[in-house]
Amino acid sequence: MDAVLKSLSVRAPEAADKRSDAPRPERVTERPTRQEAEAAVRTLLRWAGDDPEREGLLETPQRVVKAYEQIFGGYRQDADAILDRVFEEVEGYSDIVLVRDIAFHSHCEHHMVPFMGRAHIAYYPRRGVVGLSKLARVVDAFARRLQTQETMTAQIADTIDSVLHPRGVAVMVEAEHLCMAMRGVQKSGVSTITTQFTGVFKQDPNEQVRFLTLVRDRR
Ligand SMILES: Nc1nc2c(ncn2[C@@H]2O[C@H](COP(=O)(O)OP(=O)(O)OP(=O)(O)O)[C@@H](O)[C@H]2O)c(=O)[nH]1
Ligand SMILES: [Zn+2]
Repeated sequence: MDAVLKSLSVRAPEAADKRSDAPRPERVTERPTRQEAEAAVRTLLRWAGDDPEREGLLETPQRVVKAYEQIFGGYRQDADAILDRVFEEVEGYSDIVLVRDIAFHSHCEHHMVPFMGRAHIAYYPRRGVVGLSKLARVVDAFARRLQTQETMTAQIADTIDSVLHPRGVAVMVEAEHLCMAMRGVQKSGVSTITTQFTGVFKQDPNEQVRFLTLVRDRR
């Protein structure tokens, strides 16, 4: 455990950043037509050195554009709205709620190459709880956009914090970036860990330790 904590370098409250005060970037530009998007894919196929007119590639532009609708579907989602519904009948439960190992797939905004991994989310409810699946939906709403791991981590924490106003939110994301594995520096198996804390998790390093212990405890 000590080694884990050391490697994660649990931050003192004063060292924690102020991302949650920053405006949330929700930049959606005017979309090209489907035909324009498919033409762009044909251009990239030619750039890769292939022939978009050969039989195996004829329907590829349509497939790619359809796939983009799914893997970049987060731009069409309102992450705040996902957390609309709060269950208040929980007998006053107000201790930690931790949902860990939420698998996600995203794409880095630098190379548009996938990065994938797991997110762990904890919060201390103030007034009721949200459906557990909704936390996983918030992860997907941000993962299905062009991202950096840091931005995605901050956006998840910020959304839960600003919609639910809990006593604190902790988010940890662990991921492997294929842009580091299959191109460029070509290092496989490298994992990047990011964390973002608000409220009691930001103020109290013991709460960060509790969160990290629960994330790592596999008994
Ligand atoms: N901080 C951060 N960096 C990322 C993330 N995803 C990819 N990167 C990095 O983004 C950087 C882009 O660096 P550049 O020098 O502009 O681009 P590049 O020449 O393709 O860099 P190399 O990957 O080193 O070949 C690389 O170092 C990537 O590893 C991320 O989620 N967070
Ligand atoms: Zn990249």
